[in-house]
Formats: sequence, structure tokens, C-alpha cells
Amino acid sequence: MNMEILDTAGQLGEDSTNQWEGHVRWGDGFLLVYSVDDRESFENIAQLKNFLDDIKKPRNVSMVMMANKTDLERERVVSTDEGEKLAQTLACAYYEGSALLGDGVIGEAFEELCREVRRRKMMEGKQRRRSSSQQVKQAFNRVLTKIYS
Ligand SMILES: Nc1nc2c(ncn2[C@@H]2O[C@H](COP(=O)(O)OP(=O)(O)OP(=O)(O)O)[C@@H](O)[C@H]2O)c(=O)[nH]1
Repeated sequence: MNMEILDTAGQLGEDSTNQWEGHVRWGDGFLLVYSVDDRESFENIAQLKNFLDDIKKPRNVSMVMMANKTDLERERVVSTDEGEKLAQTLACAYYEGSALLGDGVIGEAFEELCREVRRRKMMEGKQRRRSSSQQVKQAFNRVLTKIYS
């Protein structure tokens, strides 16, 4: 599977909403990153998820949550427990690590995101197939009803 990564760069605000909408429609999966030393970045995650849901509905969003900058342990203001709990609430996988240390966790988070995108595409494909075979059955039944009535 080929993967193209787009860094949205910048905060979500009034002016950037339209530009972000295009990114979100284009994307299959989203890695939502916050810094463990920045509570505001953590609080933005739930808001971002709502934003993604609104644009992607009725489809579900494939996402993974990533807590970055664990090398700054002394400046940490968001605990692992809080991160894990939010990920549970948002029903997504949770990783924490440090881009600076290059501890490999970021690669793992991307790999999980790819798996999640694949799983969701497979599920959506199955649902589409199921609903089209149901349509065929219903059409067939309508024809039979006409013939025998
Ligand atoms: N200590 C530490 N600093 C990091 C880490 N990852 C990124 N940084 C630093 O954090 C700052 C912001 O990094 P960016 O990659 O620009 O983060 P961003 O969220 O994409 O920022 P915007 O594009 O402005 O939204 C830079 O100074 C990075 O060097 C990390 O794991 N540990």
C-alpha cells in the first residue's frame, strides 16, 4: 500500500477551517498528535475528533492518538493515564514516544494507522457488498410477487 503523508501544520481556527476540510476529505487515516508538556494540545484532540467526524459522517474516522515529547518527562503535564483514557473514549489506539529520541514509536503508530485504514476499508467493502446483494434479492422478490399475483 502506498502512503502519502500530509502534515496539516498549524492550529485549527476559524480561518483555517476551509483549508482543513479539504485535507480531511482527502485523508483515509489521521494521526492526532499532542505534546505531553502542553495541556492545550491534549485538549484539542477531542475537538479535532469532532471536527473529523462532522466532515466524514456517516463514515467512521480511522485514527490513532500519539503523545509526543516523552523525553521532556520533567515538563510533563499530561499523564499516560489521561492519554489512554481519552483514547479509550475515542475508540482508537494510543501510543506515546519521542520524535526527538527517534524511539520507533512513531513508526509503530503509523503502522497501526495503516492497519486501521485497511480494516475499515474491508468492513465498508463488506457492508457495500451486503447491501447490494440485499437490493438484488429485494428486486428478485418484487418480480416474483408480480408474476404470482
Ligand atoms: N523535546 C522535543 N521536542 C520536539 C519533539 N518533537 C518535536 N519537537 C519540537 O517541537 C517544536 C514543534 O515541532 P513541529 O514539528 O513544528 O510541531 P507541529 O505541531 O507540526 O507545529 P506546527 O506545524 O506549528 O503546528 C519544534 O521545535 C520541534 O523541534 C520531541 O519529541 N521532543
